[in-house]
Amino acid sequence: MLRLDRVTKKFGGLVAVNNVSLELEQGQLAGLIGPNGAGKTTIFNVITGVYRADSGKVYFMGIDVTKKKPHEIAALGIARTFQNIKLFHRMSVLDNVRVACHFRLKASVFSAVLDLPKYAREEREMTKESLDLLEAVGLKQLANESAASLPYGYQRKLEIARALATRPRILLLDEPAAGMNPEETAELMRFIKRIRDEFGLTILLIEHDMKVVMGICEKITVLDHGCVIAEGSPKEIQNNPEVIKAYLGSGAYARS
Ligand SMILES: Nc1ncnc2c1ncn2[C@@H]1O[C@H](COP(=O)(O)OP(=O)(O)OP(=O)(O)O)[C@@H](O)[C@H]1O
Repeated sequence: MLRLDRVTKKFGGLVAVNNVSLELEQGQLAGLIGPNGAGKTTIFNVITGVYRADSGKVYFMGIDVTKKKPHEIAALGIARTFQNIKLFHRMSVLDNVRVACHFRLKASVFSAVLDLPKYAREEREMTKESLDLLEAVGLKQLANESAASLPYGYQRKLEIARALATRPRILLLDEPAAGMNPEETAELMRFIKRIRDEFGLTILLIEHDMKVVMGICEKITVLDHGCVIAEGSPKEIQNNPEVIKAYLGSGAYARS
């Protein structure tokens, strides 16, 4: 589904992502973890075309997307959420999702201005689809509230609903559990699994909350200083000395 082949991304003298190779199978729920500054978000930015890799390739369903622009990559079927939630705060919950549906609108600006039947029909369809998505994430009854008025956990779900409105094949989630309490986190874990199954998604998530990562990810890739230092099942990762060292420092060896 997704393949990174020896991707490197530098910022001046800093090698943020160093020769990283990564593969995601269709339907997989995978995790990308590592200490702060390891290069995780930079990898998301390279996959989504926000940054261009200095070397290496990114393939999505066999297509080389390394040099494609963010909107082209989104149109192919890769959607994401952000570490700091990025919603249109003053718009309603419903409009936040409708905006993302518009991304697929076929009618021209001309027909929108003249309110031609084709445009009106597409608008109605998109409103229905947006409401269906809100129902799927449990926010339908809040459709007319402003996005800013939602509790934090709901804002995260709204961001995911908006990503789903682009009808992605792959969903990249950047720290979905950040700022959530344990109850919200437990619900989020069930939610992520459910949308993976319901929407037939492949999911890659960055997460610092180990309970989330170990609880739902089938495969985990660990980065440290831009390099992949381990890859495997949650169990393999938990017991990997390189991973323990990266998280706890080299003193962890002496103590363990
Ligand atoms: N636009 C940029 N310009 C310069 N340096 C950057 C830029 N983006 C990221 N970096 C640097 O690249 C390195 C990797 O950053 P990145 O945000 O990918 O790490 P991360 O693993 O996502 O960290 P965190 O868990 O703290 O979010 C860091 O040293 C960071 O300061």
